[in-house]
Amino acid sequence: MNVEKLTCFHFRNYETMSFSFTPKCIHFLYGKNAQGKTNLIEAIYFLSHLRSFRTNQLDSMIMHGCKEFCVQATVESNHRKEELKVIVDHQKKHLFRFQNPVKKYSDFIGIENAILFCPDDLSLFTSSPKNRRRFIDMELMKLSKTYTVTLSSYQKILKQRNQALKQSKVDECLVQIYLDQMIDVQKIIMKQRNEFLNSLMIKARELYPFFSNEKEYIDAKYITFIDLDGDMKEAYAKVFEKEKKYHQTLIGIHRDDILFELNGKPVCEVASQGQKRSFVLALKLGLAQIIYEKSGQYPILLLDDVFSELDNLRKRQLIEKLPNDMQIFITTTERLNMHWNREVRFYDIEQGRIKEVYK
Ligand SMILES: Nc1ncnc2c1ncn2[C@@H]1O[C@H](COP(=O)(O)OP(=O)(O)OP(=O)(O)O)[C@@H](O)[C@H]1O
Repeated sequence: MNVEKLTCFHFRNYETMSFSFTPKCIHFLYGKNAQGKTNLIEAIYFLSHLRSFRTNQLDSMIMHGCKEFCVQATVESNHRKEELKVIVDHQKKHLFRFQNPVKKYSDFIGIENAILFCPDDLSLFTSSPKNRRRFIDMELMKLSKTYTVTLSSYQKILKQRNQALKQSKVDECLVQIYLDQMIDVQKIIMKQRNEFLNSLMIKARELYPFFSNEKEYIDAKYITFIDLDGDMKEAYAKVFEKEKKYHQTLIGIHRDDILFELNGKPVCEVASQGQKRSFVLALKLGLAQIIYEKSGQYPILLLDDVFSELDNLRKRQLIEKLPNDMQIFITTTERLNMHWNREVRFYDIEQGRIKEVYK
């Protein structure tokens, strides 16, 4: 998959920008601090996920003093062109495919499939379970439309059940009906999350040694309070009094977590920054392999500020590990004077403007 052309209008510090990129090529986006390198990557990411990796506030992406932004791309996917456009105004997203409005997010997310690695990703191990669930959910949503639909129906039922638990006199019968519905949906989601995590870890374990000099074993476990093969109703019966007291559903896939381990110990407790980076890189590239096997094409890879902490040997090792068919964008503040054994292009980014630099 490749972004062939990207257009930004009033997006962050890009007033109007339209630029064509080369398929299957590494694009080095060079610039001093605060010039718009990450903003450009954010625009590509936004078209893929319909959210930013930096903020939950849609408004903060609108250029200061403006009322809306637009991000548009021509994407090549399995030799077919896609025209994608998102306009954001008044906290709302308007989606278009070939200029036709798209109503459902599930019909848009993942058409342009991008994977990001950024320094903040290291917090995957230390941040809240919500972020780890989101990591899995976002990727599954891009891979499977059914997952998106199932997850959103779970969220709808969960909302209704919580609403029922909030009443001064709880209608236990109604709460039970919602629970029965939740259990069925939950089984499907848990199964898909588990399968996805297992296949991701198989790939990540193969890749990890390329980024780490040590012989280490990485693993990930899906943590849930519910036994998928056991009696789910019994698990809920045990916490029902507590649920009435706290007016909310206390167990379920909305509370599950993933425990990442290094040599059998939680990553958050034992891993160095370098080990965490190697782990995340292995996860992200493992993900790219899974996407390739499922769709026959690699996703677009966005590497934000990855190079700053790597020596030249590691930089080379990382680049050599990246599939030749993959279109890649790498932000950097240093001009790289190295020989690469594949097609690379260099761009200068300055105050929201981009220009290609010919060597
Ligand atoms: N909504 C906005 N409107 C206008 N400018 C914005 C907006 N949001 C951010 N900016 C500007 O964008 C610039 C930051 O761009 P970006 O985060 O892409 O930097 P960068 O080139 O990646 O820098 P670094 O190397 O420091 O990470 C800053 O100058 C910031 O003030």
